[in-house]
Amino acid sequence: MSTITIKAFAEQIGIEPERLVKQLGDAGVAGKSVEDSLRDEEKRQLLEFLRGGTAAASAAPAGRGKITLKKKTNSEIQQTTKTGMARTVQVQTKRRRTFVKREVLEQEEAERQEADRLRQQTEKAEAEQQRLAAEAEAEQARIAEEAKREEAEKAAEAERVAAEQAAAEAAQAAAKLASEKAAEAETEVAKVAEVEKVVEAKTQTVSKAEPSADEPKAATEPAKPSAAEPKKVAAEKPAPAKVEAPKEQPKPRREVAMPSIIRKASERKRVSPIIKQAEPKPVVAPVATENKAGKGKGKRKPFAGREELHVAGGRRRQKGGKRRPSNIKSSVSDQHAFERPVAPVVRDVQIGETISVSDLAAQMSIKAAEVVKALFKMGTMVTINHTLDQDTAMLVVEEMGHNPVESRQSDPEAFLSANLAVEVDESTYEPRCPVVTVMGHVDHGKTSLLDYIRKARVTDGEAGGITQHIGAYQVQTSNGQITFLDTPGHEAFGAMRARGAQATDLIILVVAADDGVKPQTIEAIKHAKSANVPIIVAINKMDKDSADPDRVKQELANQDVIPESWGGDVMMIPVSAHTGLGVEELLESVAVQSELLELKARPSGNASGLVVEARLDKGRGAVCTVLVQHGILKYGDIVLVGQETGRIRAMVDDAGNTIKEAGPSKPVEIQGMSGVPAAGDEMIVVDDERKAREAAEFRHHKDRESRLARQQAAKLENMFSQMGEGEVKNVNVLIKGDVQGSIEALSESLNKLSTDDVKVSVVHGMVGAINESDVNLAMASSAVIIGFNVRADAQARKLAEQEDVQIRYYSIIYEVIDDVKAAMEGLLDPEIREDVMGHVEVREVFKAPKIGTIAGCYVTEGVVKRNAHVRIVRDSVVIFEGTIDSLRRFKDDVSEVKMGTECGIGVVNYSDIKVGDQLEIFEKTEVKVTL
Ligand SMILES: Nc1nc2c(ncn2[C@@H]2O[C@H](COP(=O)(O)OP(=O)(O)OP(=O)(O)O)[C@@H](O)[C@H]2O)c(=O)[nH]1
Repeated sequence: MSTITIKAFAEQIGIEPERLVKQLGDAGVAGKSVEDSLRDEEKRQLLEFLRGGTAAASAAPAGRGKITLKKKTNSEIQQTTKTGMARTVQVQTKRRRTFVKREVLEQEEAERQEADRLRQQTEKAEAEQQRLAAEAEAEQARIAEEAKREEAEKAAEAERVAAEQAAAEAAQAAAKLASEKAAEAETEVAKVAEVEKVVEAKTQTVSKAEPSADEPKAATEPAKPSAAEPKKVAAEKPAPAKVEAPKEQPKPRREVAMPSIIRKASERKRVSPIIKQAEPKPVVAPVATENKAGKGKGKRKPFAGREELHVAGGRRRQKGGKRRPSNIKSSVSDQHAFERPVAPVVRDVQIGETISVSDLAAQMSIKAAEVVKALFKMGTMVTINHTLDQDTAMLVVEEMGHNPVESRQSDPEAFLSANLAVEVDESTYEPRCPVVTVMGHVDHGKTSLLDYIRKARVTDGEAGGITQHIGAYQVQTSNGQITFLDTPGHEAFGAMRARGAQATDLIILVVAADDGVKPQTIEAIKHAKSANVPIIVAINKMDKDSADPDRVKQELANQDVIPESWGGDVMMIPVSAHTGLGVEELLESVAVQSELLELKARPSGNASGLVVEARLDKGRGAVCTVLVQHGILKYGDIVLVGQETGRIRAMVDDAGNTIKEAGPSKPVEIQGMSGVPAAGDEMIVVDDERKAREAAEFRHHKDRESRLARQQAAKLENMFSQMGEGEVKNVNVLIKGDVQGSIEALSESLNKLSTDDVKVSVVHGMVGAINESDVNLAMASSAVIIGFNVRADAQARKLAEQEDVQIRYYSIIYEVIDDVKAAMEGLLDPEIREDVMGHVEVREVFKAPKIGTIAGCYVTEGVVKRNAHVRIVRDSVVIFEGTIDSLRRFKDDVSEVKMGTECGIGVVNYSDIKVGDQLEIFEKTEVKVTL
């Protein structure tokens, strides 16, 4: 029986406990307090009381919690019938209203919400369950998949093992066959021996039937086990054991067992002699005979026919060139067959600054024709051998779905440095002989001195004393060998230096004792100093009475070349090229000086060197004299010389002997170049002809670019404008003028322009036309050439144009000063630029009464235009400047005359034209200089 306190019950049913006590009292359960307990019957009593209580208020606490009110209303409706009689209708309206207790509603709402919450929770739980189930399913599938894959791998492994076993079996079969054959052969031999013995026995009429029958048995017996053994092993042992089996074979048979399906032909060749050796000598012949009989051909190897079957792949490989072993199919096993790729293969294609179409195709593993086609579609027509620039190559690679990788790897220069990497280790270098250049003023005796040395040293041992002129030669002295560069000293030296090459270790400066220091002597000193090459002075013509060596020394000292005897560092040796006086001492000095220089070179490996001179020979093509500087130059080497390549087809030394090799400091003349390189160009031997060609092309390209860059840098206006950016602090000027006085005045004025920030230095100043040597010097020292009332000769003009050395012509000193000053201050604008368009030679002069003087001319260069500006140059000096008045060809007035044709030229206000005058035709344009 359950009891509950009134208070608790009141709480349960949601009314005040006091009210409940009162109600209980009303129901007959009296004397109860709030804390008293309530029994079940008391509860029932209360319930009954409440039910039987007020009819209207049926709101028992445990009931439905609602009250329904019913209401009846009676009313009458007055109506008129059809017949017109009045009628009254009684109407009763019943209304019922239900009031529901608020707590009940709230409870219901709470229940509903609870139910909703529960439902949502249930739904969530279900979803989670489903997700977990799905995951579990996926995991299961993955595991299953993995298991499947593993199974497949196992199967593949098993197949592989099976294949190997098959191969081993095949090999064993071969071994067995070989041994069978060997056995057969031996049997055969035995039979032959038997027959022979029988015959012998018969002829000797001695009854030896017994031993002759036994002997073959003995001979065949050792062979039998070798034939039977592998057979037995193959039959009895399970597959893996068979792989081991060949080890148990005797040596020759193991050699046979080894060839797998990919055995090389060379290996096969190796096998046969071993077998031949292993077998008793007489066996060979019968086997060969048997083979001949059995196969009808191939009398060579006992099992050559069978072996072919196994090495089919190897054969194909030989034929097809570089086929990878994985592509080789064998008749024994097909398990290693080619598998078609399932997705497109995207390759990384390394592209250097240039790449050939064929290389590009090779890297993408496609045919070159495909690349050509793709390029064609992109609007570029190329051939397989074409070299593409990096940008184009990148585009085409992308177009073809591969991944272009910009790389320096295929940069030909990078390749070349890799090619030369061997020479880095200088500790392996060995001493080499010095390379000497002889320089000096005209007629001071350079040739005579060299001739004396050469005759005395070289031609002595040669029949007739004929030496080949190759621009350089070696002489043997008591102090070792010396290599002389026998080129027109200044030009060659200048040209080499202008290219950054340094062939010479020493300069012998020849100064005539009777003539002293002259312009070219000074030029040579400047060259030597700027190249930092030591000088040895040979004071020549000492046999002459007028010889004055002290004067020479004094003059040299004025040029900052101080003799040792005066406390300086320059050796000065008095010599005579005629008498040979002092020549020995001179050579000794060379030896001493070169010892101080510690000249060393790499004694082996690919050669590198310099071009001393080069020319185009009608019969022999490009011929060049190179000075080997490192390594050994060999006949047949592939060389890269400047922008030319080739294979050495002929090599001769200075004595005209054909040689096969040349080491360091040796001058040789080589043939085989694709073109004529320039003096001073570097020569290197490369291993790969194609790479050499690529590098040559690359250099050509680079050269063009750097020329363009130089064009900008070497101009006076740019030089000064760069100065503003703090790049140029030195402005070098080379002056050539008509008289010494103006050169001195100009040099002095220009030197005075130097400030703390900018130094103007005159690198060279001399009287005379601007020549090639000046251009080279200007190139080497990044100088601007100023021609003061003088002009450049044709070669110099050509070289200056080629190398973009700026030549500016002036005739008034203060204009030069003004230009340089203005440029220094950054005010060099606008500039009137003169573009020379042609050169004309005056060959005849006519005087026409009405027209004036007409020069009959020949256009040697460029064109002549009517109304163009003209300068009249006589003996390299400008004598007049004006404009062209008339231009005629035969009797017609023309507007233009081209190179190689004759014409008549009249100059405005000038009639003193003479035969031999040069006319420089030019245009003036105003150029705004941007700084
Ligand atoms: N007396 C004398 N005459 C010499 C000597 N050396 C050279 N000569 C003469 O000087 C002249 C010029 O000599 P070269 O050897 O041609 O002078 P170079 O410097 O080679 O001249 P270029 O090739 O024109 O630059 C010749 O007539 C020689 O005979 C010498 O030691 N003594």
